[in-house]
Amino acid sequence: MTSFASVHAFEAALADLRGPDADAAADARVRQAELTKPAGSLGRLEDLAIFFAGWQGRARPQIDRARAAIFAGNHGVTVHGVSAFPPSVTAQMVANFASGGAAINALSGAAGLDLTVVALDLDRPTADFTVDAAMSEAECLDALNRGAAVVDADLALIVLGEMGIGNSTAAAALCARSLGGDASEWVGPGTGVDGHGVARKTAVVDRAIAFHADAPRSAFETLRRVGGREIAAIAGAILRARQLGVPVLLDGFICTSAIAPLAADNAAITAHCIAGHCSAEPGHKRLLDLLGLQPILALGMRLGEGSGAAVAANIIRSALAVHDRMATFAEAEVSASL
Ligand SMILES: Cc1cc2ncn([C@H]3O[C@H](COP(=O)(O)O)[C@@H](O)[C@H]3O)c2cc1C
Ligand SMILES: O=C(O)c1cccnc1
Repeated sequence: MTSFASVHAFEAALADLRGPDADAAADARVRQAELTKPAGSLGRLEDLAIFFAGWQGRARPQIDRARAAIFAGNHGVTVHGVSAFPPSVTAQMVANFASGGAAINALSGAAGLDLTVVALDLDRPTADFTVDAAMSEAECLDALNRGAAVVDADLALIVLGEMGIGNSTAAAALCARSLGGDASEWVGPGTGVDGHGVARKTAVVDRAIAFHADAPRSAFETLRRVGGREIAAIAGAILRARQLGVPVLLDGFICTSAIAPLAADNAAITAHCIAGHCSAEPGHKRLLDLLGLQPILALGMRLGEGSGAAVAANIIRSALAVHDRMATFAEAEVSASL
């Protein structure tokens, strides 16, 4: 099924976002106050349970089915030497995902997530976005729809991740074009390029921003011009998840960059999204701050693949477990106050 039949349909969906069930969230807040603990003592775990109650429309939310979806794409911008690894590693890592040997295989298993990997036309890298749009309209729309297709209505949670050599440069360009700021504020080492590499990446992002300066600033045009297939797929999955009321757990800098153009068009898009972690990639903290997202974890991870978000999914499971299983003061006959 095609979620977004046209660019117009995608834009209309982004303009018309529904919110959570405020009554269910309020009921969950009441339940938190009745559980056998001092008010607020479970901190962020309480907020997470209330968040899920709102999106599931019930005071005691559960996680039955949860999925990690990883999108892979190749990038024409790698001709400028912006990564510490060759583009061939993208397809090699997709093979590694298939045989179960990557970090996300272990981490999604540990978090009870099924794993879907979508390789997006790896033999057709995007165009070099310093001199062209990365994708045609049709290519970008296709990537958005392939992302949307992984979101099933019965998922309690979707973890999003990416694999694409060169994509930390695309992510920096997306952030700079969507949210402003100098390229140098968004560019970092990615897979581990040295200072010269970071300077090269910064120059590439500067050139890209200048090349596309006069083009429309819509989410679609920004994704199409300076994004990549896997990043557009993540954007499509985020928007489709919102249509279906499925909470999204975002991963690192690159994954989170997919929401930047959407948020520039409609800031409400972040309301069903949780930041799983704060990556060591320097632009990520800035991006999360501008989006108003507070990460669950900060473990110094800088991998991508949905890895940090998958670790954070365990925290969400813990939050829903205490919310559902604890006794109330009345049930346990514990004094609720002096
Ligand atoms: C073996 C390997 C596994 C990875 N898994 C995720 N990434 C991460 O690194 C890439 C982004 O960094 P850059 O822009 O510097 O290329 C993305 O593929 C990202 O997911 C990996 C990178 C490598 C080398
Ligand atoms: O934060 C990320 O998403 C990230 C950082 C470095 C390399 N790959 C991914």
